[in-house]
Amino acid sequence: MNLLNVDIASAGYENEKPIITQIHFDLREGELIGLIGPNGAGKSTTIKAILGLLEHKKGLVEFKEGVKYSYIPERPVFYDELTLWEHLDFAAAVERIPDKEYKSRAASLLEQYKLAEHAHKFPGTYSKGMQQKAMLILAMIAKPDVYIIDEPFIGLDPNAMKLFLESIEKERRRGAGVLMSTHVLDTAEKVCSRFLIVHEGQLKASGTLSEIRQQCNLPAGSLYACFHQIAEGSSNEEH
Ligand SMILES: Nc1ncnc2c1ncn2[C@@H]1O[C@H](COP(=O)(O)OP(=O)(O)OP(=O)(O)O)[C@@H](O)[C@H]1O
Repeated sequence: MNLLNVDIASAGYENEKPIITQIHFDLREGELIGLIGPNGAGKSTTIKAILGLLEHKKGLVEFKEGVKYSYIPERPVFYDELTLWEHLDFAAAVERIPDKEYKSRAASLLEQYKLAEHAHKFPGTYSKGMQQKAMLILAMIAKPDVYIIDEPFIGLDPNAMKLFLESIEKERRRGAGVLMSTHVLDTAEKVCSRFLIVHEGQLKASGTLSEIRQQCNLPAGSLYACFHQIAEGSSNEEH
């Protein structure tokens, strides 16, 4: 079975007022799926529906049995009274990761992401990029089978972005599947294996770049051109 099957007929925040309708896709091992769409298209709502955070949902979201997933929200969330190390301790306890294994993994991630010397501070006092990096480390510590990431690039400096992409690549080689919403289309075009383009709460195109191009009738179009055509009803080949 796939890591995740999504078959959402409709979902939203209020009864009988669906924000997204007919969102169907699956996530397989080692895949990175880019969830693309203009502001307000329904990307975060799709993610919330997958995570079971919406009361008003019709349809089915099915994770493969025993699959562990990590969610990285758009805006970092931390406990006010815990340092980053304490957050990591907490995550390790919840995930029942053996002490020695988790400590060496945490130390190596903190070193890579240049947060080692800040690990005993409260993440609430970090810069935006540092907070984003802390969220990534917390997600990775559990070695999940699936990552669900809502716009990871905000606030990351170029080195952190490269590091993040390398980490995701490594996780994919291990077999993890990733669903990532983003507005950074040139990066998404390079790194994602498949795309979901959502507009006005509906899935307007999905598949590999060449499948998306076919669906948009833009045989040589960039991801941006396809996105633009769907969002604005026209293509812009200059991008
Ligand atoms: N908590 C909420 N209650 C009611 N409506 C909401 C809520 N959150 C989002 N919406 C509405 O759902 C629609 C889709 O929003 P969503 O956050 O899913 O868009 P998005 O594609 O993630 O946008 P962005 O790129 O701006 O993050 C919008 O019209 C928004 O106003």
